[in-house]
Amino acid sequence: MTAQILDGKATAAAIKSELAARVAALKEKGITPGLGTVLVGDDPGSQKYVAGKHRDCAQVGIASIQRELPATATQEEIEAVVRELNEDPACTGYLVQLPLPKGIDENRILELIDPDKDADGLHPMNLGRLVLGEPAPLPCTPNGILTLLRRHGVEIKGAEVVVVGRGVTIGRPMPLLLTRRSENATVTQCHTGTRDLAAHLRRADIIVAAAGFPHLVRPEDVKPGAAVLDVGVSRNAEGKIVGDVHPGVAEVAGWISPNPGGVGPMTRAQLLVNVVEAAERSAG
Ligand SMILES: Nc1nc(=O)c2c([nH]1)NC[C@@H]1CN(c3ccc(C(=O)N[C@@H](CCC(=O)O)C(=O)O)cc3)C=[N+]21
Repeated sequence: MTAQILDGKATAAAIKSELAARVAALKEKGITPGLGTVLVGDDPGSQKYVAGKHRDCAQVGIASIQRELPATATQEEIEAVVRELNEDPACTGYLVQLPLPKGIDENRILELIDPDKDADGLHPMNLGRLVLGEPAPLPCTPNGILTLLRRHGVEIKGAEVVVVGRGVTIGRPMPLLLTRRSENATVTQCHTGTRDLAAHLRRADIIVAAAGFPHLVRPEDVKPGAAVLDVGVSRNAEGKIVGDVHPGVAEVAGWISPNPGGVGPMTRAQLLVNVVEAAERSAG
């Protein structure tokens, strides 16, 4: 068997063209959505990701607001930029690119973001709203994964889903989305304390591999026909992306998300969705 591709690049392109129409409608009402990014330091990976987000914005007609600080920026200096974006009416949503330099209290910065402008959907208020079942911007990667599955017709309702990882951006919120009544999946969350990962993986209809451990999910541990989402981003000695899923899984799985070209572009598309929805809410 050779798995069908969960094509994140093409799906993200379709979402962006839908968003372009919504942005045009907002502009007719005199509202231009604007995405802000706060980039601290000069990590080439972070610079590349942020540049990609602004390229996406240009494609759909969202304005870009870019704030850059040196790696030596203090807690107070970063907080001042966050306060400024909270006040800036041109900025309808923004994010602070993670990770922040050592010595910076990341959580304190994230909590300072106006929850109504939280493009990542990771503000404690919005994670709380998600738990309570109230409308909120959704975490981009988990929501991107759901959208990718839905648009390829992969059944989520009733599925046994194994999420590997418990990081704040993906592993922790992913089960919150999957267990909503609208999704109705059954979720097992695995992590470094899991005794027998393979035993859990073998039962899964859907695997979300977000551990950041190269080739953690191996072909012999995947149920034939399962959908496998490769979220991990590690880099080998040549700087090439190495995912959490072993390439041999493509011979066993029914669906697989390539990496790159799978979950990454979907994350960026959902970020734009959050910005447009925030602007639509402010339009009333
Ligand atoms: N506040 C915050 N929000 C984030 O959403 C956030 C962050 N900080 N810090 C870093 C991670 C990483 N991340 C990616 C998004 C898209 C791709 C992406 O589009 N990747 C391309 C390939 C890019 C390449 O070749 O390097 C792909 O998968 O096809 C990758 C990684 C968002 N993050």
